[in-house]
Amino acid sequence: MISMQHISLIREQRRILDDISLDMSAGENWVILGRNGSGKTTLLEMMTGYMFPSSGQVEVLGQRYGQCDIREVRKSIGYISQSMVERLSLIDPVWEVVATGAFAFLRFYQAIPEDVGDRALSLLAEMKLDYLAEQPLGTVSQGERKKVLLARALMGDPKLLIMDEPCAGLDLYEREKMLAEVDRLKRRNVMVVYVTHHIEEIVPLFSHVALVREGRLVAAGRKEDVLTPELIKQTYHIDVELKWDDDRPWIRVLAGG
Ligand SMILES: Nc1ncnc2c1ncn2[C@@H]1O[C@H](COP(=O)(O)OP(=O)(O)OP(=O)(O)O)[C@@H](O)[C@H]1O
Repeated sequence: MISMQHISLIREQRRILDDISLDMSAGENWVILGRNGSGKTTLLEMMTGYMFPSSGQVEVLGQRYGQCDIREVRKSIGYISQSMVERLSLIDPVWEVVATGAFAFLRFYQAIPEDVGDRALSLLAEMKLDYLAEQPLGTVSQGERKKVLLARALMGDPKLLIMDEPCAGLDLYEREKMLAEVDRLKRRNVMVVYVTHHIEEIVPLFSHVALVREGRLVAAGRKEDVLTPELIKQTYHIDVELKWDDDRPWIRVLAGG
């Protein structure tokens, strides 16, 4: 579903991505981990076609970027990121914000078709957010807002859902609620690619992990093979111990690590 071959990106004489090759197949759900500035968001931007590599090839959902209409491919991609939040109108009611996801528009300037509105309401109800439907987006809590964005991304029935730190800024309770929604995505026919700073956010939905350091791939593969203290040390320069609990990894930094 996603194939990146020998991707490099050079900006202002800096090598931001360096010869990354990554294959993500149907049935897999991926987490990308790496320190600040290691290139995670840049990788996501390449998957969504908002950035192009200086060299290498990107193929998403069977379409090779550079040889296809990326706007068409994007109709099958849901993208949740901070920059997306900033582009939404805070005065629009939540149900409308969700509904606009059906057409990949930021706002509607005409009446929203009734069936689209109904679908938005039923997605909100599925996430137990129906009580927010009429509230302006700007008045809902951070945690609610993240779930609203998820509902919005699902409106277009994406084949690929890309999430950039969707739990950033959430308290423990809100984060677990959001993660429960993320884990529930396994009931849908969608591949998830998820960037986070927190290893404990790797809920059972996720099968694969890629570790990135300074624009290079440290490791990529099944989570049990990649989430090892050795590879985490290579990525973060920290000694850790890792425990699995119900198919979810928890990390402990070792003294002096
Ligand atoms: N358009 C650009 N021009 C120049 N440098 C850029 C550009 N886009 C990204 N960078 C640089 O590329 C590096 C990787 O950025 P990126 O946002 O992908 O990292 P990240 O791993 O997502 O970081 P974080 O975890 O802090 O969000 C950073 O050093 C950033 O400053």
